[in-house]
Formats: sequence, C-alpha cells, structure tokens
Amino acid sequence: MLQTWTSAQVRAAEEPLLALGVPLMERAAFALHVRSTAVLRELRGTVAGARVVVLAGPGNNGGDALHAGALLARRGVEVHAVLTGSRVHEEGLAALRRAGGQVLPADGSVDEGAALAAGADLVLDGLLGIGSDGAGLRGTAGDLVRALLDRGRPYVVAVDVPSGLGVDDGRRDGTVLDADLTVAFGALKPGLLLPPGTHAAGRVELVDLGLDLPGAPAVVRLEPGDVADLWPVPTRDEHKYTRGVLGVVAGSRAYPGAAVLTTSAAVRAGVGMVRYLGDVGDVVVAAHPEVVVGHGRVQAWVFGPGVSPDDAGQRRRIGYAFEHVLERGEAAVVDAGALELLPARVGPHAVLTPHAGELARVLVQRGEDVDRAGVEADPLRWARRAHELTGATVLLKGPVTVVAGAHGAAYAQADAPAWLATAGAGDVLAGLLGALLAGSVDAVHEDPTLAAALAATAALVHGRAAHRANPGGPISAQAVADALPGTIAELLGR
Ligand SMILES: NC(=O)C1=CN([C@@H]2O[C@H](COP(=O)(O)OP(=O)(O)OC[C@H]3O[C@@H](n4cnc5c(N)ncnc54)[C@H](OP(=O)(O)O)[C@@H]3O)[C@@H](O)[C@H]2O)[C@@H](O)CC1
Ligand SMILES: [K+]
Repeated sequence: MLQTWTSAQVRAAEEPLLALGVPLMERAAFALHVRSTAVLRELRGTVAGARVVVLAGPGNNGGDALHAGALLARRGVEVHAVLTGSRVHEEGLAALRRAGGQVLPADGSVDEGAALAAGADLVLDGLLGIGSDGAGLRGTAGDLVRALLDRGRPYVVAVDVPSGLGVDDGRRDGTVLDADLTVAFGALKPGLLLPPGTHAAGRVELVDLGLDLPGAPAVVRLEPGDVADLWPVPTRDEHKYTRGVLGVVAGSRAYPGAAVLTTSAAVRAGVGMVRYLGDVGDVVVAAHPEVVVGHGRVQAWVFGPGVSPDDAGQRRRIGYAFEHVLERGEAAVVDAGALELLPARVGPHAVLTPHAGELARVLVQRGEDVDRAGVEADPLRWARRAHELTGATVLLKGPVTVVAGAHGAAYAQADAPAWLATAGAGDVLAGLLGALLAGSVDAVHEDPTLAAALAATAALVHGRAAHRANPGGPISAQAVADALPGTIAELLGR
C-alpha cells in the first residue's frame, strides 16, 4: 500500500533529526540530482550539455532545488536559477554559484524567467513545498508559472510536491505547476494521491530520508498485493451461511437491469448466498439461478441501485430493513435511491456509495451548504463531513475514489480506467462491496475502520476487473461483473 503523511506529521518527524544535525537537505538534493540525471538521459541520451532551470522559492524547497542544481552543474549541465523574491536559500544559492550555475534575480522580468524555463530540457520546481499555505501559487511565483504555462510546459520535476497543490488535501484552487515526475522526500503527502490534484504529480518517486513518522498515515492507497489480506477467503469447514448471505433490495420494473447487475456482481464476488427482495425476482433468477428470492437472515445488505423516488414498494422495503439493520448490526451498502432514506445516525458498518452530486444532496439534507462542484473540489473533506454527520463509512465515487471511515481512516483509489464511467458500473460496485461486507461482518464490528478498508478493496477490485474485461477499451458493466472471479483469483494469487 501507499501511505501518506501530512505536512505537520512530516515536520514532526524531521525535527528530532534536524536537531541532531542529520543532513536531510543534502540527502534530498543528492537524490533529486540522481533522479534528474536519469530523466535527462531518458530525454536526450546524455547529461552533460543539458539545460536545466531551477525555479527557486523562498524556503527549503528552493534550497533542495538549488543544491540539486549545483550537483547537476558539476556534471556539465547548464543550470540557471530563477528566483521569485529577495528571500532565497542562501547556502543553496552559493553552492549553485560555486558550481558555475547562473542566477536570474527576482528583479528580472517574469517573462525572461518564463522564457528561460520554457526552453529548458528540464525544470526543477522548487517554488513551494510543505510550507504551502494551500491556496495555489501567489505573488511572483504565481505570475512566473502562469507566464511559463502560456508558453507551453517543459518537462517538470516537482521537488517534494507540485508547487501550488494542496499538500494535505489535493485541492488545486489556484495556479499549480503540474509535474511529469514528483520526487517526494521522507514521505508521500496526501495531496499526491487525493483528487482533484493527484494528476498534477505525474509519476511519483519517494526518497527515504529515514524519518520515523508519527501516528497513522493520513491517506492510504491500497495496491493489488494488499487484497489477499482483506478478502474473506473461505476455509474448508465453511458453508454458505457462515460465508455470508447478502440481501439485495435493488431494481424495479422500470430499472430491472440494476437488480441483475448488483446480484451478478455479488454472486461472482463469491458471497455464500444472495437473497433478492423486489418486484423483478423473475428477471434476476432468469439471469442468476443461484439467487434466492424472498426474506431470510442476512449478514449484509445492498440498498438502492435502480430504486427511483417514486418506487413506493422498494422504498418501503429499504425503510423497514434499515430499522432492523440498526437493531441487528447487519452491514449495508447504501447506494443511489437509498441514500435519501438513510436514518439520521448509523454506524461505520453502513457504507454510503454516492457520486459527488449524491453526496452533496446527503450533506444538504443535513444542513451543509455545498453542491456537486464543491464536493469535487475537496472530496476528502466532504466525505469526512458526511461520515461525521451520519456515522457511516463513505465511499465517494469518482475518477479517483475517496473513502472516509471511522477514526480518520481515509483511502484514495485510482484503479479504474476512464472507460468504467458507464451505466451500471455503480451497481456492480455495490454488489461487490456488499459481498465483501457479508463475508466480513464480524470483523467489521470488531474493527470499525475495516469497513473503509473493504470499501477501498472493492474500488480496487472493481477497477482491476474493468481492466481485465477489456484492457484499454470500452467495457460494459456486465463485462466488469463477469471479470470478477478471474480478477479475484489473480489478486489472491491462486
Ligand atoms: N524541513 C526539513 O528538514 C526538510 C525539508 N525539506 C524541504 O523543505 C520543504 C519545506 O520547506 P519550508 O518549510 O521552508 O517551506 P517551503 O515550502 O519551501 O516555502 C514556504 C514559503 O513559501 C511561501 N509561500 C507559502 N505559501 C505560498 C503560496 N501559496 N504561494 C507562494 N508562496 C508561498 C512563504 O513565504 P512568503 O511568501 O511568506 O515569504 C513560505 O515561507 C519541503 O517541502 C522539502 O522540499 C527537505 O530539504 C528535507 C528536509
Ligand atoms: K515544489
């Protein structure tokens, strides 16, 4: 898994090492110069003779870049530093000058700096690191980057983080210098994984500085190798009831497909048994003879795919089941048409699966003033707010799926190809997540953060199944469901 730490956590970890005189900046700058030479070799075959521009802000981020620039200059690279103000990392600047680097002072024109950078083989972006105030680049640094972007972006290596990106939240509220490669120091920062800013980072490489990072990571991204630890794999002595029964209240005569896709995903994800409640049991059983229609004991539910606001029957079933969910502690996936039926307070074993517009409605129902665009601009903040207000775990669907759960648990999953934005994909995710919860409900009660980890697992498996269904091309939701058994077997290493 990829783990991230906030600026405050990184500073806390750096402090004792700096007090001991550990040369963190030298380590960072050395690693940055090594990565940069590798890029130059890739781009142009050789290092000597390349042109590199260092954009140097006032802080240590600029210091890292200037020191790396000095090391590159000693390798025969033509290095120019463009400064953004009178404050600059003096040691770094002196090192660059000693190595033969040129310096464009801040009183030079912004256009001159931008022209120099636009013509470079590689730009080292040392404008702003974890000292960012979080609101995009301002002042001369902002002017410089806008002037550079007007000319066309060269190959950019971000020092620690892309400058202007919300380091701890992934927001991109103003000017940001997008990178091709981000060389992160000591720890990945949440903004490198979180939408909407995550794409600003390009490829990300972590340089180990030997930090002892405090507390739990702020945001995690599960990787394929993590799935086996989280998946409820049946043991020899299990039967269908011990493996978990999933109740599905989905679909209607108007939207029978949602019931088919949800149950299809649940059956293929390997749940012990699926019970279907609703008006299209005949259609569901025709598609999946394994499904049992009617009431009975379940460990988890999926509520809501294909349930429209005028579907009195399904809404009544969901409302009734919700009361008993709370009493009996059954887990639940709360999707689409069920979101507005959510009781005032549930536990983290209820997992909401809205997209941004639906999450905005959940929040507005509870007195928040936010719309879809507001949620998209700061998804983790709003997913966390919905968790606080409802008690539920929240899986916010999007190009990067964000999960917020109990005790601050947070995940950002970027597994899905863009082709997965297709009708019915959400129904498949709901069925898959329902199956996972049904198979793990006891563990979810023991560890309330587990629901968030399982939600992230479902997002990962869903994305991988889409890739498997048709690598690089269009996919139907049913094809994603059909790809689940093979995807799961591969992830479990069987
Ligand atoms: N600590 C360590 O041990 C190690 C740290 N390391 C490195 O240090 C970096 C952190 O350095 P840092 O703390 O000096 O902050 P940094 O991001 O360079 O600049 C902050 C200054 O920028 C300004 N500013 C703020 N917001 C702004 C905005 N929106 N738009 C424009 N300007 C803005 C503001 O200055 P002001 O404008 O107020 O004059 C503020 O003072 C870290 O990311 C890593 O690269 C590595 O060497 C490893 C060891
Ligand atoms: K930077």
